[in-house]
Amino acid sequence: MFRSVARSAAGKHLLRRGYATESVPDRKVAVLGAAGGIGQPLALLMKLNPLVSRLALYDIANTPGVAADVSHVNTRSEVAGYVGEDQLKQALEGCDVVIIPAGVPRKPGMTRDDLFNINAGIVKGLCAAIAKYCPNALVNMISNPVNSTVPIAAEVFKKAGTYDEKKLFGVTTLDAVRAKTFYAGKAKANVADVNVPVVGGHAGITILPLFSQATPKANLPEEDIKALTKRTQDGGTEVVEAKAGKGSATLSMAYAGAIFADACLKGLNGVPDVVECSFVQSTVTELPFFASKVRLGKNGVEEVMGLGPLSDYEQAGLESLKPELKASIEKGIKFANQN
Ligand SMILES: NC(=O)C1=CN([C@@H]2O[C@H](COP(=O)(O)OP(=O)(O)OC[C@H]3O[C@@H](n4cnc5c(N)ncnc54)[C@H](O)[C@@H]3O)[C@@H](O)[C@H]2O)C=CC1
Ligand SMILES: O=C([O-])CC(=O)C(=O)O
Repeated sequence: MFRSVARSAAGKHLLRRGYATESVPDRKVAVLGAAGGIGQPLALLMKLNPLVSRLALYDIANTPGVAADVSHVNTRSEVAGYVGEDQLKQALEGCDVVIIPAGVPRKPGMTRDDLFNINAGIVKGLCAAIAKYCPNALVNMISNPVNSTVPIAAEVFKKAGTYDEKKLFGVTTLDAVRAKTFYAGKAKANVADVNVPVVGGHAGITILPLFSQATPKANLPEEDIKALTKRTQDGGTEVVEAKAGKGSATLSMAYAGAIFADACLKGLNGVPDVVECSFVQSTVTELPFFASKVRLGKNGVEEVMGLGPLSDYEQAGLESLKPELKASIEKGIKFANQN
């Protein structure tokens, strides 16, 4: 294990910036897959987050270098790198939030489901360790296919007797990040003011942006809404093709993952009205997991919010995504119970 401590400087830093250290609780965050394309920038962004006091960077290889590098940043958290399964226990113990970007990314021509065979096993193993070493942590699942890896995690936790539906999240924040960016461009709105809920799941047509609820209102023509919807649904593929075999979204995903983890930490710390879209256990539709707006609180999910009014186009999109999403959820559940 590699550890670097910059504690005293961090305390002063917090005081200088107007944080009473007493009012910022200690929070340990682990990134599993921390040496990867997402893991590295995400580690940096979590190191920049003043709500984090301990950052555990775990991977099957290369974490000492990443941890040494990130640890030199003069912000609050201690950073420690952990390599290989022997050190997973240490990485996880005491965690408040575990972020999982471990697994293989897509290449051009692949769907997210094509990653299932490799990533399902990786996620299953990591979740078994979470159940053992930090059963109360909030889990932010980034590894694809999210529509299946979240149900796999739930089944692993159920088997271990630790499942708490309030603590398991599929990270779909990148869909909302993209929808906001693309909408701001078309609506000529200041992107910082834009909000767009994105519901459903995290693959192709299961990604359903609700532009009828976008703010600020822009009254875009139907053809623009259809083009924005398609671009949001194909956002991941756009990056996969542009990277031409060198992986999928990493930088924008690290940004999105950092936003979602920050929202989880704020919720844990009792900040009111923290709302983000996420793929969670849900009764919003007949499907057992579904992404929608979620209010975050001291125990994780405080409220899974409803869909609100949908346009006819969105209603049709909702109906057509259900069979694919249902099949992906069932595939995950079956895998977790067979293997
Ligand atoms: N939810 C979302 O919106 C998004 C999800 N993703 C997904 O995130 C995952 C990671 O993507 P990248 O970082 O680009 O891939 P990458 O290949 O660059 O990094 C993955 C890392 O996971 C590590 N890893 C593999 N097995 C592991 C294990 N058992 N324990 C810990 N670490 C392990 C690898 O050593 C590697 O460092 C992919 O499945 C990708 O599809 C990517 C973008 C967006
Ligand atoms: O498209 C991919 O494979 C990675 C991903 O989930 C995204 O960028 O939304």
